[in-house]
Amino acid sequence: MMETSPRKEMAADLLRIEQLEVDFEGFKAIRGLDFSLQSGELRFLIGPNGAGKTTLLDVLCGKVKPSKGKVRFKDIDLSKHQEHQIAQLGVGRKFQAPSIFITLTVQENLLLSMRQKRGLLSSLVAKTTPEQRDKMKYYLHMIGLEHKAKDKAGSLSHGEKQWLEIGMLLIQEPELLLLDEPAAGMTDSETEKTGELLHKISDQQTIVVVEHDMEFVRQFAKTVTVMHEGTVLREGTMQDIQNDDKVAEVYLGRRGERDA
Ligand SMILES: Nc1ncnc2c1ncn2[C@@H]1O[C@H](COP(=O)(O)OP(=O)(O)OP(=O)(O)O)[C@@H](O)[C@H]1O
Repeated sequence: MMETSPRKEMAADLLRIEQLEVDFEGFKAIRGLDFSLQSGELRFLIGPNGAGKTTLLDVLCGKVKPSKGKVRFKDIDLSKHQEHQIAQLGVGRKFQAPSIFITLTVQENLLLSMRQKRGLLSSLVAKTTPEQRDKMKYYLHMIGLEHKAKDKAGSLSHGEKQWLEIGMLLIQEPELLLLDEPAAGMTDSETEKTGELLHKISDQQTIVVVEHDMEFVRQFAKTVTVMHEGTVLREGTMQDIQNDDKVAEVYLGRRGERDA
């Protein structure tokens, strides 16, 4: 076994889930799941269809309430909070359905997201402070859309729209970012850029990515958690996971990945 450094041992978990259970009218989508994350991690969550990955993200953002177990984010019990409160506590979730305003520019979309507490109109007409301008520039650069700042969001490619959405989440500066298949439907070069973006983000924020594209996971994952039937089957580096027979049996093998 690898020795953990003293610094790592001392680092408190950003997220700690113990014996989580989610019950959908008698069907346990999550059963006895333990999971923890430290600040600054980029964690990929994989597993066969129905393993409970989306349900886990739903619990983390407060969309689904657990029937049992503990969910602690920075030592706050998330099960006692509503979805909007959890967002304010610093958990940002990107859903697959787009939530950008296509008739507004890239910049305006970011601005709206930054000034979320105001109404739509007052957000757009309010004067931008130098700090806000700097923040906007910073995130525009991060998502690689500086040159499209004044373009209508509706004119962006699929990949660019996804990055804009990620930017809209980032500009709210959540501590934990939850992404569901961020590279789905992207071209190869967009997929590559998305992987690089995830690494850039993880310099400052903690990210959990649910992903089906194994090539993407192989290329960009640091630590992978494999879920199966509502619980964690294995956790480790992609290499550990790829060499694990049980994982191959329930997941990789099923898709013929090992023979590829
Ligand atoms: N609202 C619900 N009511 C009843 N069953 C549900 C509900 N949501 C999810 N399930 C079931 O819970 C199980 C876990 O679903 P979940 O979507 O979390 O899996 P997943 O790992 O994200 O799968 P996929 O990779 O296919 O997206 C599945 O069997 C699913 O049918």
